[in-house]
Amino acid sequence: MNHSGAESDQRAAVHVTKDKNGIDQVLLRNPRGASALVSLHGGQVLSWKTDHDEELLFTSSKAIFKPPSAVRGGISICFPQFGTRGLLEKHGFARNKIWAIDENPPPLHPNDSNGKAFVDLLLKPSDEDLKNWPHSFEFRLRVSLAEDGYLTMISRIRNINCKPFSFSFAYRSYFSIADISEVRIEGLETLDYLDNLCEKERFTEQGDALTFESEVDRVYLSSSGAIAVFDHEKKRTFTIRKEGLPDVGVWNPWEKKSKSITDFGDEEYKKMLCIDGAAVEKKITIKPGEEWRGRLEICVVPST
Ligand SMILES: O=P(O)(O)OC[C@H]1O[C@@H](O)[C@H](O)[C@@H](O)[C@@H]1O
Repeated sequence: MNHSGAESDQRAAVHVTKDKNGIDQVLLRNPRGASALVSLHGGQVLSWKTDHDEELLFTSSKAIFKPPSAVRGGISICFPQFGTRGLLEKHGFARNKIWAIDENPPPLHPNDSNGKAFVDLLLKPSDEDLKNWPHSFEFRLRVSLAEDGYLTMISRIRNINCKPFSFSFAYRSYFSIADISEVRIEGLETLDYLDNLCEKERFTEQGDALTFESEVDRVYLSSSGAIAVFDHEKKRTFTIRKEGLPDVGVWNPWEKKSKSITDFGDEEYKKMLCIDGAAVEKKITIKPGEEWRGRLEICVVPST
């Protein structure tokens, strides 16, 4: 198979199956038994599990697995728009589309393949998409699972138009947490952020670490280092590293907003936190023939 790999280690595995709506899903498994499940619906990562079968991503018990709506949870692709910052549907159309397995992707660096179980997906705009957003592109997504359980997503977006186009982007990532009131994020302190709850007004983060006691809907700007999510109750810490993605979306709907989201349980806000590697404030512009790349790497380590 060219489209998916388990290179340099025969025990890493990639299996394609169908979900109950007939949509292909790709199961990546590393030699130690960690796994990730990628759906062609939205190119979305639906599950990421440790070698102890512990789920690391949140998916709502009310999630709808039928296109065109994106599944509430996992890691989805917001492209070519983030949120309502534009005329397209919220968070753009990519997350609602059926992607294809990319049989023959342009090569990536050997480090992005060796020892990893991975799959390459491809999205091209339909005629309908081109009516709403008249820019021809090829969007290649690689999702890979390393031997140490790291999950990596690499997006390559190529302009195959005859004029430049601009877009925003995010990996909307729903982390599974024990209790939103108890988690702490480090890596965002002192950064400016745009607050969606205050008409996108700009503020500066003052605290040493970010904690949660009410609805949060922000985009932190120009973060260069890693971001860590400490979950003491689950005794684990997520570390998020990114390239080509200056911004970080942080979202939790809290109690009141949760009740207005049909595919989300009233109490589920306690168990999830979205931290999105993103490019939002300054749109990415690519010229004809040019390619943009955005990389997200997430790892989880036990903590005390
Ligand atoms: O329900 P969606 O489309 O997945 O979006 C979830 C939330 O995502 C946030 O980023 C938006 O600022 C919110 O307005 C939105 O409610």
